[in-house]
Amino acid sequence: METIKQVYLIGLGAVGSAYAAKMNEAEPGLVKVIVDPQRLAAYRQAEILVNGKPCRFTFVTPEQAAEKADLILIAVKGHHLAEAITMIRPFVGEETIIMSLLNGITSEEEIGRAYGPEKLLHAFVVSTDATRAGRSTNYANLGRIVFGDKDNPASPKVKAVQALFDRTGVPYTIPADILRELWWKFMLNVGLNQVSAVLKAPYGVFQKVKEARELMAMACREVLAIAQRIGINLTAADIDAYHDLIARLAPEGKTSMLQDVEAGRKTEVESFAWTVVALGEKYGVPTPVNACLGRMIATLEQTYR
Ligand SMILES: NC(=O)C1=CN([C@@H]2O[C@H](COP(=O)(O)OP(=O)(O)OC[C@H]3O[C@@H](n4cnc5c(N)ncnc54)[C@H](OP(=O)(O)O)[C@@H]3O)[C@@H](O)[C@H]2O)C=CC1
Ligand SMILES: CC(C)(CO)C(=O)C(=O)O
Repeated sequence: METIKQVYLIGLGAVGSAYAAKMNEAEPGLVKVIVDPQRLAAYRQAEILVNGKPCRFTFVTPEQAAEKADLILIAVKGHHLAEAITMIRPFVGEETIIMSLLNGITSEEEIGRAYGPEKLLHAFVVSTDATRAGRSTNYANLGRIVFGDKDNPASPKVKAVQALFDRTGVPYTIPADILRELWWKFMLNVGLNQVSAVLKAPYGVFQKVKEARELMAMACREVLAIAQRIGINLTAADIDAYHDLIARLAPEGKTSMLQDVEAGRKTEVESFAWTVVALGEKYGVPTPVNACLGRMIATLEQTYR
């Protein structure tokens, strides 16, 4: 594919709306949003704001699909991925590239099972502080999309998406080893998001309290053991380096999982603790810390008021 012209997004939340608004600011109407009929009705009535600016998105239901996408960005939460995978089907053509912006390491596998791994670029978002209340998203830092082709860092798919991001001003990085980077983010989320959700701890607690950092590292070390078992190049130094990253975050800032718990929403615990536990069973690596965190978060989800 030479130039990406038809861009579709499913998941107009904190991450999706921030990046879609950025691209549409550069090329109005570029990103169209895939929705079901209920969301179509609700979104048409709502004022959609990104950093206070009204955004006029074009919405398309799967039934209305009139063309194949050059690129589909998926930015739903983990528990809505299966539905999103079904909904994008009419937009997927021979040349379509699919990128999942979800946290965790399993979304690409699921999408690959439905549409073939050759359609995929692996991706995730880092360093964003986007938060959403209703249909209003705000961020001070948009962050960047880290993406790549796991088999060929300079593949034509990578070049096509790079050109799109260059022309629309989307910040990005293309690492040499996208799978390592994906696992690096997964290990951070497994430690930081889950411990912050259980302790109701914003980043400041991890900056100040050694025991909170130790809890986080205990959860991360189980991911590290699995990664090393399957040949992903993570090391103990990666866990130590998370502390420098957290030191730079706003002390009052909160992980997306803590925000979910505080808002009484379903969390992405399946993408974190329960994925670690399942991989631990598969590869013979003990995962008692994640088994415990998984049960604590499941309990929180069932006791929301
Ligand atoms: N927020 C953050 O800071 C970060 C988040 N991430 C990851 O990005 C992913 C998305 O997170 P985030 O943006 O925060 O989540 P949000 O909950 O803000 O957004 C998800 C959006 O998906 C929409 N959606 C769900 N199901 C469907 C469907 N069937 N059809 C169309 N739209 C659908 C929801 O619509 P509706 O609102 O109408 O229900 C919602 O707007 C997660 O995996 C998260 O872990 C990664 C880095 C940072
Ligand atoms: C890295 C971190 C913790 C903040 O962006 C995140 O990915 C999240 O909150 O889900």
